[in-house]
Amino acid sequence: FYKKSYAKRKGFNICKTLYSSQSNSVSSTTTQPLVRRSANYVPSLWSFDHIQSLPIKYKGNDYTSRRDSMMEAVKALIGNVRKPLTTLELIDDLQRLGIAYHFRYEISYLLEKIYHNFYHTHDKWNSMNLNLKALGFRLMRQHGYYVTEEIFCNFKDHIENLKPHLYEDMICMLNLYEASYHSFENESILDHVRDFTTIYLKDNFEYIPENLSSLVTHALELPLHWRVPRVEAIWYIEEYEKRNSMNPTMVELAKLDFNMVQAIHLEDLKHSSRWWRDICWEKKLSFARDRLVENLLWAVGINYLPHFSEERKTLLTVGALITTLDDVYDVYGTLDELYQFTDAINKWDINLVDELPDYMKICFHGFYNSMNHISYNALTQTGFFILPYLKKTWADLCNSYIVEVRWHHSGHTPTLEEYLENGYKSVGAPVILMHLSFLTSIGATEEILQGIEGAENIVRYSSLILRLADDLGTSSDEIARGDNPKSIQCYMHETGATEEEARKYIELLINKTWKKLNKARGGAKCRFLWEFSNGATNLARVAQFMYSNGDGYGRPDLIKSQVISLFFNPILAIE
Ligand SMILES: CC(C)=CCC/C(C)=C/COP(=O)(O)OP(=O)(O)O
Ligand SMILES: [Mg+2]
Repeated sequence: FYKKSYAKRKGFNICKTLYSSQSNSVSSTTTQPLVRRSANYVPSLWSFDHIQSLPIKYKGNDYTSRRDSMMEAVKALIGNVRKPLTTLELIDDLQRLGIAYHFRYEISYLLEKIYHNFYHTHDKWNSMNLNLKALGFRLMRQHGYYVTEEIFCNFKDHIENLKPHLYEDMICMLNLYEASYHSFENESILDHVRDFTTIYLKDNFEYIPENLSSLVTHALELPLHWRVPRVEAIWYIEEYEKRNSMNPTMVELAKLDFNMVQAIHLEDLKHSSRWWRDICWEKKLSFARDRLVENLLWAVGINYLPHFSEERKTLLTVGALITTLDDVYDVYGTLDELYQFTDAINKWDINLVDELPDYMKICFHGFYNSMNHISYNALTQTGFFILPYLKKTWADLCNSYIVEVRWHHSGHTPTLEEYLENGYKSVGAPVILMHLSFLTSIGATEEILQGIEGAENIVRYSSLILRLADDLGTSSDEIARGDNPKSIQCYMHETGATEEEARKYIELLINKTWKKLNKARGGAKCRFLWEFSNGATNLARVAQFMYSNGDGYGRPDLIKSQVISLFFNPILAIE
């Protein structure tokens, strides 16, 4: 597999150097100049000095006590709601405002009660209106309760009399639409619900009450289930505030909490940016993407909660390492170097990089030290020796990279299936998720290990969505710089489809994969799997966000305004 003769057999012009000690683009000992590729990635938009100079305001006891008193007021509000629909609407608002985590126990208690009173069996279905069914269905599935799609079996009978100009009727339509995205494969009633509501909302848009139009536009652009919670909170706080029925305390709490949590994210970033400066890759491996701030978006997207700060920093490190390795393999490394590097990773042997160019030694050492550091911290804090798991997942990643390198050098275009079987690994998500599985709040080793086994499908589907979304967003740039074929090209090559048809097909696959992920999440019965699957689902959501308008990761200007509002600008000055 790693035979050096491979490239020669294939007749490719690989590096014939004896590995000069320089990592320059032209080696002094080659018989011919070694021209390395460049992806011409733009430099980071955010310098070290700039990041370190950003002010952190929303920190300290004054803000904490103000937040505590508002939380008490909201708890009282939650305690006073009686009707199931009002209760579910309140829970939905708290979630979208990003503050539900403060009321976890209250919300769990209420959902449990409502589930058993209304959704558990058929008995109450006749007494429930369609809106209550739709909103409850979404929230129940989101929280791991199983509600059958049969609850919507005669949904068409109920919607015949709905009027597009009535607020209540269109909220019902919107809730039905959002519910349909929690479907599993082969749930045909939900497929009908989705098709019907999508067409209905689009066709009747001009008649919809004005105060609903932005909510409907937002939903049609992307369903709530596919949105990154933290990004959604920014949008929803503004939206909710405009509503006549809004609760001022909830608005104020959401804003203050957003700013206080943002301050924690900024501290995470400052810390990681010192790590990034110290590892020196920005200078020593300058061909690779420097995307620390955009990495924060992956990490915050996966879990934005304050208590996850240490873990987020680990994810930031992991994301930066994956990104650099990806560029070593995709862009800069020669075939021989990459085989040796992969061998060193598989054998976890630092001696095996002795002969490699400096850039690879630096890369390997930096990576190796980081893994030992992460493993050491886990060992001292939880008593669990995670290095064997980390070794395995990183070796799997590098082995998947080398498969792509081989395809690239041999000019092989795989079938879509062959490509994706490797591509869901080469996108790096299984590595992120392996690290994440050791970063949940579960302290019991046994529970984690059992959970990891049960999480296989969750990892697979979340990673696949990341791969497919990445390919949809990045393939134009990749083709232009001569990268190997990705999903779109593989499908075109295999079926003779046009690029447009191939893109449609990949979108369809994303849809299907979401349904599989929903099902796999639904089976997440233990605490570990539940917590883990939320992070894994968020990873898929960040991917769709990151690549929605092109390669937001490769071209960070595409997501610059969102980065600023997520991490640098407080929502508004609350004095
Ligand atoms: C989940 C995280 C944090 C991933 C890190 C970002 C990353 C390597 C994206 C893929 O880059 P790419 O578009 O160049 O990927 P590929 O070369 O595999 O297509
Ligand atoms: Mg790449």
